[in-house]
Amino acid sequence: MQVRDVLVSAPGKAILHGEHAVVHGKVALAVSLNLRTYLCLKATTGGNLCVNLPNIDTFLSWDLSELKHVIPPVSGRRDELKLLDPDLVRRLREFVGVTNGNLNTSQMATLSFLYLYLSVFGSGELPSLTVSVWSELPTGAGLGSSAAYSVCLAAALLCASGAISSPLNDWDHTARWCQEELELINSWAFQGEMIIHGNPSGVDNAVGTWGGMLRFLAGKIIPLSRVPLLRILLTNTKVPRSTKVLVSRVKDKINKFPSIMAPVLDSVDAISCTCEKVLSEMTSEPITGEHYNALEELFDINQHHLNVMGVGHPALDTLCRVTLAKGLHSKLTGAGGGGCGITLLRPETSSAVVQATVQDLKDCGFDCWETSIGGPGVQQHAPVSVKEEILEVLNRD
Ligand SMILES: Nc1ncnc2c1ncn2[C@@H]1O[C@H](COP(=O)(O)OP(=O)(O)OP(=O)(O)O)[C@@H](O)[C@H]1O
Ligand SMILES: C[C@@](O)(CCO)CC(=O)[O-]
Ligand SMILES: [Mg+2]
Repeated sequence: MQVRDVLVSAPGKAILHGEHAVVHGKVALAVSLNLRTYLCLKATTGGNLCVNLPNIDTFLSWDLSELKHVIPPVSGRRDELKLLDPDLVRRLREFVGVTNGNLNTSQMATLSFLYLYLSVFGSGELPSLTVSVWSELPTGAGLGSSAAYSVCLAAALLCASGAISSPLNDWDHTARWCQEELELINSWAFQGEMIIHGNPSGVDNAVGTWGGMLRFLAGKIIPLSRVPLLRILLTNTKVPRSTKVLVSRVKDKINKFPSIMAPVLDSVDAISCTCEKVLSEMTSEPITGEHYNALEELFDINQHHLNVMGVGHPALDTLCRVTLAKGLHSKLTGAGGGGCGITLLRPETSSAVVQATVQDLKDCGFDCWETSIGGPGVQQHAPVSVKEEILEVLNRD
């Protein structure tokens, strides 16, 4: 079976408020970053499936005749994408050599890739192809790298199979899919996230798919079109952590102390709603210092709640302390337990203050950069629209 070559990208994300609480049915506010994951899918003729994941040092190849035996006998095209096919997951775990325990970085990425590949192509002839992925995002640091990866996989595999169109024409350098196709990409990306996260809310893959700022509640996605331009400083504490482990840690705490944790989750929900209200006011009336004071206080309160949930880390405490010494307010973003934090910069925050803060954070051993937010969701690219150094990595054998 011959498939079309595809080049796609999807953005990472920062969660302003609602991480973890969103897994338990509360509101989250999330925004895309201008840091992206790129995926290049190429049809080949060798009868192999190859995957190159240089960010995580994973380069694998399988014979298609071997892979065919992994497909469950009663596997067909599945329309219900809220649950994984347990039989396919079990067979794949055996195939990649994990029978129990938590998957490592490489196994998670491999399993989600093979799961999506076999789900998309399993009911027909398996195509010979090579998939290469390169990301500007740090892996496993709270910026939605798993979701950007899953969204790229879903878009590229569905597009290569012909299940969705190829929106790129001869005169555009980038193109986006229509709403219905984006919904399909998002639901397949959610399957990839389920393999990596265990029990994802779906907020990260929604941002990777649609981009911009979103309000997310129990699978319902509302794009926020009128939002002020926020200046955000991103800090990576470089403390490794796993979203899957942290999500299950919070769940255990909720099960152990339901009456204590329920009000905390309700309060985070109220923080997200209050933040949304403040952001909306900032677009409909003149922005004042009071708006920023409120946004900063919401960061502080939420950071305390996240510590109560057990997803803080001494490195994140250091981030909050060092930035507060410069009058700036921070919180963790994503799953916590290390990884990244966000610091709100006020319009009047001078570049001298930003530079001094960045230096102090670097002195703590952290990576730190001012970033713009609101990057577009998943896109198809013509090669000319992708930076040469990225293309070079994607095309390396
Ligand atoms: N560029 C990439 N190439 C291959 N696999 C990746 C890539 N980026 C992420 N992954 C997969 O996603 C996993 C990290 O997912 P995880 O959910 O723990 O972190 P995150 O998505 O960066 O943070 P968060 O979920 O808190 O936003 C990695 O272990 C790997 O399996
Ligand atoms: C921790 C979490 O809320 C956000 C991870 O970016 C998990 C999820 O929503 O799936
Ligand atoms: Mg993730």
